[in-house]
Amino acid sequence: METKKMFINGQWVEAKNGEIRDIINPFNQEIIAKVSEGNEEDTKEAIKAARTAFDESEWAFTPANERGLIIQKIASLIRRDHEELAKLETLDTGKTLEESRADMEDIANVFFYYGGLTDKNGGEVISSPLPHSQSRVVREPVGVCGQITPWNYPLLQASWKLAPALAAGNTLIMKPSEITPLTTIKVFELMEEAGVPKGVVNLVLGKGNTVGAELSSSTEVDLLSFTGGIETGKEIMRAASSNVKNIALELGGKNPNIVFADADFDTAVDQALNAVFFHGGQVCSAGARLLVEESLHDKFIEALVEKAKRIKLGNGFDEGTQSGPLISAEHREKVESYVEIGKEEGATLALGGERPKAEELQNGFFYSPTIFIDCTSNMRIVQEEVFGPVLTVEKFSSKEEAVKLANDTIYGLAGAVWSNDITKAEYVANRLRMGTVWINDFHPYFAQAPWGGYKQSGIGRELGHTGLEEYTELKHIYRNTKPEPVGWFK
Ligand SMILES: NC(=O)c1ccc[n+]([C@@H]2O[C@H](COP(=O)([O-])OP(=O)(O)OC[C@H]3O[C@@H](n4cnc5c(N)ncnc54)[C@H](O)[C@@H]3O)[C@@H](O)[C@H]2O)c1
Ligand SMILES: C[N+](C)(C)CC=O
Repeated sequence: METKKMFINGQWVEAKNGEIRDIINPFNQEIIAKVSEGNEEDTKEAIKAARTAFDESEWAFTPANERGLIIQKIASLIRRDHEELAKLETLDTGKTLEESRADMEDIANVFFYYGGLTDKNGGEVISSPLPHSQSRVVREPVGVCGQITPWNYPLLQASWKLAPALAAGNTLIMKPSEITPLTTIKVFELMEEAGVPKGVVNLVLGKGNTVGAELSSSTEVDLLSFTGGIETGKEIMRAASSNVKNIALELGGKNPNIVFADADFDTAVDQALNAVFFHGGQVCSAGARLLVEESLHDKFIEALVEKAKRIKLGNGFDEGTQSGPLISAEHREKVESYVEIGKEEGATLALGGERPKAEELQNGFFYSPTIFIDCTSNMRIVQEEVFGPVLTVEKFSSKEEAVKLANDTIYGLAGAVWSNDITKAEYVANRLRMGTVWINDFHPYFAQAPWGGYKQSGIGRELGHTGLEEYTELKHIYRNTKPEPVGWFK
């Protein structure tokens, strides 16, 4: 099996220390690839390449529409290789092929969107209050960007960083999750094919505490954009203080899904399932915290449990599989430990709470859909991100109580409200302290709208025009059109 390499300064290179990592299929634990495992030395070299490309090449001054054409070429190449990329993502993450195909469509759309936005970000003319002057604000690239991504949506999260960083004229070093690097490696091949100049995009593979830590602490990196867990985010903030670098953080969530008794019953049940169990609950915005109006509670839970029992776990490549395995043995143990915590805290198991017994699932990291009822807001199982197929259910009896419970969290990524009374739904939506609120829906996100979190779910916004602005610095340029002595110091 040929070892996949890193991309530094326009060259495909092995790790300096020759280390190699096996990449594992979480469905059956087979080795699907071998990749170079870089460390701090490789990262320093990549940072130097990105620094030189930013400071000494013309990339940042390339006409914006030309950069836009390159980004749109990348989008077209992603569309061309859509099926290959989707299969790689399913092999690497275990998610269903249908999900991976949808991800690849979204990813191509992100590149098309930012390719189109590139030359529409020129800045503004200011009405100067001073005579004989011209005043303008321009948006310039931040410089060298470090980008660190997680394993749950490997290429999707990478695309939200790569496309806007290039659009704004930055150079970058990307570090994907060490356990799911395959689609990111492939997209670096496509960026090379699309003609991105040497040194502008660099890929270093390896662990968080080596490659990631070097990117976060380096004084040669101007911006660090991170998607991942809250504790890693805090560590990155500390490391980024080395040179007061710009940071963008997309962290976790414990997202409330609020169902009123007047919601459309069948739709709300179906979508509550999808909200939490899609991709085995390994979604930052998973609706892992269900809040149901008291009068509806028992009927809703009965229907939910019935449907959740029938979720078909299996190989992401098989027709009919609705959910794949969890990403790793270690992650499944974390989920299991949370289920034990829930039981100890007094929550009642209405479904699951164990590994599935089917013979064909025994080599994968599967965990059964799990539902806890009788939950209260002070429980750790309700407050902390499990990042697996575990739902907690609480009751409420008024819209005010629903809002209070939903906001009782350190997180603020996303939430949803279900009701046919639009005034009530709007009341709730306007009071949720979250970056995204869905009314009578769950999960939609797209390139045109910002994504990110309130509170400890992060700093900044990806996607939309704000996602591009994150990769720019603002500069005010003031010109005196009739310079003459001030005469202050006679
Ligand atoms: N807000 C969002 O849009 C969003 C999207 C996807 C995932 N997430 C979050 O990501 C988390 C799951 O992903 P994960 O388990 O890969 O997260 P993680 O924090 O363990 O790892 C994320 C990335 O950070 C790297 N890393 C680890 N330690 C580091 C360090 N000390 N310095 C620098 N980098 C380091 C990892 O190698 C990986 O590439 C969940 O909390 C989920 O909610 C958030
Ligand atoms: C942001 N999203 C929903 C695509 C992935 C979160 O894990």
